Amino acid sequence: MTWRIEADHLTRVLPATVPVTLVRDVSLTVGEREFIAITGPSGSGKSSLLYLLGLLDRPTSGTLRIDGRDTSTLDDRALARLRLEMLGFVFQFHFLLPEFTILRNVELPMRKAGRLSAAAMHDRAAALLEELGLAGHLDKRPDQLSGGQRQRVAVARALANDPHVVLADEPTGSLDSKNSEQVFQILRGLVHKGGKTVVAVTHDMEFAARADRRLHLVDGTVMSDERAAASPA
Ligand SMILES: Nc1ncnc2c1ncn2[C@@H]1O[C@H](COP(=O)(O)OP(=O)(O)OP(=O)(O)O)[C@@H](O)[C@H]1O
Repeated sequence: MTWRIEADHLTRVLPATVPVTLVRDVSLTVGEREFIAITGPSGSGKSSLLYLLGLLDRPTSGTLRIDGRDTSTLDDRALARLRLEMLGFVFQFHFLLPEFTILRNVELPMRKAGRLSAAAMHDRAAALLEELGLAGHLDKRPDQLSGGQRQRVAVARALANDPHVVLADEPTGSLDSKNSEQVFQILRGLVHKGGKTVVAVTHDMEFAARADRRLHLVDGTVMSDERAAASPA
């Protein structure tokens, strides 16, 4: 199945006495198998744009289409369903639930989607965690893991419902260079081996330089949108 996310003149203004424009007139298309880094100075609207693309926020004006469907016509419930089925999220701070084992944390999005039996959810969560090198840790709680391990759990959780797109906000922002490299390679593998699309907001220039496409934002606007000449396999 092919899909596309199309942003057409997206603008997001925060209403206030002096309104703040977070995202200004952004038009772009995100397609299959893309590895995109969103860069830009602090406060340039990177996270705000990611939240719009991830259906976590709604634009003030402009349209966001997914598979040709205008998302402004969807109510919150339909948006939540689309998000659950199509998108996975990884944040700088993992937001794992501290009281649950990592296995349970990865099962949670599957429970929400309500498609699989308990046994199938367990097996899928275990398989994802094993693929990410966490086989021996399934019954541990997040605070028993290192920062790099926790971020890999967050990636496993993002993949739980087999999304088309993984949206990541500073996925390596709280990691040392070794763990950053590992998370980068995992995200790149999701695209080049797994056929997914990854859109990552990053301040990490080494990360951005090795993405296949770079969107550079300034003051909420896309200043440049460049693609690498050839994507390494
Ligand atoms: N809830 C809010 N209230 C007021 N201002 C906000 C709010 N959320 C974001 N902003 C402002 O909107 C602008 C864009 O924020 P955003 O977080 O999208 O930028 P960013 O490029 O991701 O920044 P950073 O790299 O520092 O994370 C910033 O100037 C920020 O201060």
